[in-house]
Amino acid sequence: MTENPAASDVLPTSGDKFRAALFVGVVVYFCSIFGILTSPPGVLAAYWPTNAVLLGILIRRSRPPNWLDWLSAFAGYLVSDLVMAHSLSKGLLLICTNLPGVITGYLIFSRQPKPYRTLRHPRAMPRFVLGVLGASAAAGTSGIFVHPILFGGSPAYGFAFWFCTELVSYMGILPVLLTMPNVKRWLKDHRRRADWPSFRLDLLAPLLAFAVSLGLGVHWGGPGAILYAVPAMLWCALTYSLFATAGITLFFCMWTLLAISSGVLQIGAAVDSPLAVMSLRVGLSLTALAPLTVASVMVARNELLERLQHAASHDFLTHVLNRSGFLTQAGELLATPQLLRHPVAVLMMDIDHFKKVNDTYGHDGGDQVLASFATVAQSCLRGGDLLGRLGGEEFAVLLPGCSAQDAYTIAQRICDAFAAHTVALRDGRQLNNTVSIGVCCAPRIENDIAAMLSAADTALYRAKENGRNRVELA
Ligand SMILES: Nc1nc2c(ncn2[C@@H]2O[C@H](COP(=O)(O)OP(=O)(O)OP(=O)(O)O)[C@@H](O)[C@H]2O)c(=O)[nH]1
Repeated sequence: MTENPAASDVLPTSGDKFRAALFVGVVVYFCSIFGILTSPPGVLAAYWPTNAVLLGILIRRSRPPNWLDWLSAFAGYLVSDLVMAHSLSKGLLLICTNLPGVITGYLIFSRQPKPYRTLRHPRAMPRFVLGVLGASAAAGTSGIFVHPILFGGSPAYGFAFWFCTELVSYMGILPVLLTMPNVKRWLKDHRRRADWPSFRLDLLAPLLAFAVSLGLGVHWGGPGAILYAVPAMLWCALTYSLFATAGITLFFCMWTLLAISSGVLQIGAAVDSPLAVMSLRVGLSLTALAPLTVASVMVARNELLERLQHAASHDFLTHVLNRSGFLTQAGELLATPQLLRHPVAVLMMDIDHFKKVNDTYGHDGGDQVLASFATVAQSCLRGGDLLGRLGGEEFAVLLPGCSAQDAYTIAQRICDAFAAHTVALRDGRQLNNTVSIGVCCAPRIENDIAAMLSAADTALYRAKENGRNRVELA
């Protein structure tokens, strides 16, 4: 289940493995302490997060867990039981119900392709539910044997109790862990403040609606109050990321359980029998599925739209913008208020004697020259510059905030770099080419990209006439 080639290429040292196993043990220990501390006296934990957290960590790992990880998890469970004054035999029996669910869940989830595992596929949720049901059923099966020994209940009750407890925690916690962004990668992608998602007040509306509906539920009460937040959660799912939606649904499940058990939320019926508690837990878990499904479908839809938009605006051969992508993005850039009162330059570039390249090296050789030129030109540009292939062997560049002198220097740099660049064809042959460039500069941003391209084209024509492999200013 290795997804990250960079991570998988570097084999973990024994120190790495030890640290990873230690992390597993520490997390299991603290989650178990939380579960025991929040459990009603004499009864098992009302919310047992450990197994779902452990399963989430193991599924997200780039390598399968080894014996050290399992040993560390085992120690984490046992030590927390002993610290909280459970007997050794009780601790061991509880581990016998905790680990089978985690192992079963791991075996199911680790075999699924990444888009399903990370819930970024339109059909990911049914598979997720099946995985969670499998893990919960494994824990329930252990409960058939362990529950009568530990608590004297019937095997059927043991199954139902363990099954429901695991179901509610897997349904709530696992989506958060499976969809959590990689923090290091996120920070790397958003290192500059300008790259951070901009804060918009209207984006808060779904969250506010969620809070208000929870408040109304507390205010009015009654059996329907549990469901007041569902439309707001669906709105959140349509607005926020999958991870944020998973966090909101987890909060909804935990809040509702806690609010009912503490009497803050009066639903008009006593949730005091085991059957009522189990019904509530299963009902909450199933309610949380609706926003998660919407968010999962939205992610898949947005990723598909992004791919389509990229394909529609980029050139398949050179991977730079195509004509319509270049013109659209150039128009948007020129309309940016921050760029007003700044100079702008446009370059028109045409590879010299390209017909001869095709005739001598074939169309495939010509294609490789085009791709090489795009790479060379891109390497000479700054981050905010736009490069596009307008058609055939003709490329254009938009240089925002660039003076005539700088534009000429950049154009000359591209010209020299391409002349010095040797294209190695797939059949082993090598060739050198040149490019002619026309430059048009405007001291202030002019919102007419077509006029600037036309002026640069006239300069390019002159560059061709004056011997090619040169830059001419309009
Ligand atoms: N390999 C390849 N060739 C293309 C592509 N698009 C256009 N061409 C070829 O590019 C050549 C352009 O030739 P011309 O416009 O005559 O110009 P040139 O030979 O470069 O001559 P000058 O521009 O005057 O230096 C034509 O032979 C087109 O068939 C493409 O995507 N791939």
